[in-house]
Amino acid sequence: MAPHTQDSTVYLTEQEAKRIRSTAIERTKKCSELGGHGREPRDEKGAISQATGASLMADMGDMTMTQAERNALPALIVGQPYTPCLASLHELQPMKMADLKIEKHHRGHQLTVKRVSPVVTLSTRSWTMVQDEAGETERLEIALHKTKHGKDVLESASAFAIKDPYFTLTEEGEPTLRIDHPSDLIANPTTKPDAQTSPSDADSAATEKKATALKTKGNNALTANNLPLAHAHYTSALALSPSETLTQDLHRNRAHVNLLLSQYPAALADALASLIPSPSDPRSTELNSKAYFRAATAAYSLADFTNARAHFAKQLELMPADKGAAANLARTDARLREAETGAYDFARIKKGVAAGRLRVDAASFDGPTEVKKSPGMGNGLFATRAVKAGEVVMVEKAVCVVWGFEPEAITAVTFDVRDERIRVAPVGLTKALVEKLGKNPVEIKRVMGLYGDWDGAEGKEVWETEDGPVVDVFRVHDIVSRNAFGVGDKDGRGAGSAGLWVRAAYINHSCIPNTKREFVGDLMVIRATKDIAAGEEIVHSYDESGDYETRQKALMTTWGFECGCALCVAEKGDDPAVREKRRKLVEEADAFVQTQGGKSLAVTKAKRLVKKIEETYDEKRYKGLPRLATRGLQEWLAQATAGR
Ligand SMILES: C[S@@+](CC[C@H](N)C(=O)[O-])C[C@H]1O[C@@H](n2cnc3c(N)ncnc32)[C@H](O)[C@@H]1O
Repeated sequence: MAPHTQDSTVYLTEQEAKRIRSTAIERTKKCSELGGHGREPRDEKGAISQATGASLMADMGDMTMTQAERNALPALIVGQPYTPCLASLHELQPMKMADLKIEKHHRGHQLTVKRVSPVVTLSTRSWTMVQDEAGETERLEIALHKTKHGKDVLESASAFAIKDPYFTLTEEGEPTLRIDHPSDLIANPTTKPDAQTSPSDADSAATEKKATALKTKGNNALTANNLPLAHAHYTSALALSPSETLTQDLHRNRAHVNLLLSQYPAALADALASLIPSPSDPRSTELNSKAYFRAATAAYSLADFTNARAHFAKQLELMPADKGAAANLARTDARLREAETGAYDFARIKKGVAAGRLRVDAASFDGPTEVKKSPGMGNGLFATRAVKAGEVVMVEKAVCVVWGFEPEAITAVTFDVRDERIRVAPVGLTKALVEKLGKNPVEIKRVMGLYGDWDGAEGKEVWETEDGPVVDVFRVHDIVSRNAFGVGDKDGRGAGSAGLWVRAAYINHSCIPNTKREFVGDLMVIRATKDIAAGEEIVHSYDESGDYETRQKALMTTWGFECGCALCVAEKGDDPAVREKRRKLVEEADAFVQTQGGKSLAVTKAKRLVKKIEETYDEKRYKGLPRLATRGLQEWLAQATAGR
């Protein structure tokens, strides 16, 4: 991830880095030594009291922590990817805990367990003790993706089915069942009712009564704001296949709950399934207008403004006096205009951002761009027509963004076992994105199309099973690492804010860019900084450091490539002594910029410094290339002399 400012720079002590590295290496070694060994049975009482004690300690932990401990970043070991289970639960063979083998993915199997201890909630994982039907007890851990709808998944239920159980070791070397992919754990698994039986009249009446009772329970749960429970009741009622009217009511209610849970495709499908087909039905006007409103809101949230418009228009047709529907239609038209023409009311958007509405109400504009192969760089974004300097090339709303001030903004130190590098990663963004994709499977394919080091299940593109969406968290982690951007902490966003913009992620880096990225809330605006010819690749700078070594190091560590642009070639050819002299002058220049106001004496000194830095560049080799090291001073000079 490219930091927007220096705010995500984290300095690890040599000792901390060593500890993280050796923990990871030790664990990998132990896993391979014990790999394939059978599981040692646990003492039930001891296991439960271990979890109870740890849970108490974790709860008290925050109170007893020192400031340094509180500020310390959590450490995560990454880089041992495996695919999530791609089968539905009913296709998997039941297994017992007694048959678990260490460091093994028990593919094709499922393990049914119940929770028998409190849950230990830590910043990047949570764990508990579970028991299978034979009464065997084992530790169950969820790494990072431990919450759903704001609740700890392990705490949200007492019974679970684990798909393709993975039995491994914790970082401390303790055996554990481990869940990395949220879709590998099913809370409160249910057996589906047999759809083949044709009910008698008496059965139908009983079914209707049962479904009505479940609907009431769902409504009560909704009133109590227990959305997952309301959803579960409506779903159970629908599974009974009650009368047409009741089915429509249940879909309409569940559409509302799905909207509140941000499950937009499901909300859209439910809203449309709730429509009463006959206009002569006296309830149809009011209820269908409600259904169209829900369908339109879901489509709008999915940025499907064409469908949103159609549904708001239907709502207005049924209720012509509804001012809200008219306003929503106008709002949707504004989004369609933005997407079509790129004409944004930035003053309105900036006003909203200043008032704290950082996730802005705006559409994305692809502009005159197309994704194409870029030799040596994978894919890239190209101009489909000539673009003038200063023109907006494209605008994109983030598929997911986490602001630094939000509790979700977890930054962690990761140790990647593939290249043994330590990085600082926006794991909060990965977590939020996995949760968002889990609710909106239509987005999964678009995000998974991005470049990452791990491309998952050998080309098998399974995004959904009968149990719900499947999101490969390792792919998301790698995609975030190579495609997310830091946003900086302006507008009260908080340090460590980061997001993912899917189309803009196709833009490659150049140290001599032709565009610049700006952020307005969660909108990324790509503006041309020079004229761009039709067919030319659009490039921006992932790292703007003027110093060659600093820039190359950042590009290699974060993005995994060595830049071969003309400027880097020229800088690489510099005598190291000249580079060092330039670096020292830049330090002097930075200190100068920090301490000076716009005084005229300072302007003379700044100009002298610019000249000195320019002298470190070889005229011939740098012909036509920018002198990045002078940039800070040039910007200062431009401000200091503005209006003179
Ligand atoms: C944000 S993605 C850019 C789009 C990417 N090329 C793709 O195929 O989707 C960043 C990745 O693109 C590649 N990349 C970007 N700029 C590059 C450059 N100047 N030279 C070599 N590789 C580059 C690197 O693999 C980097 O990790």
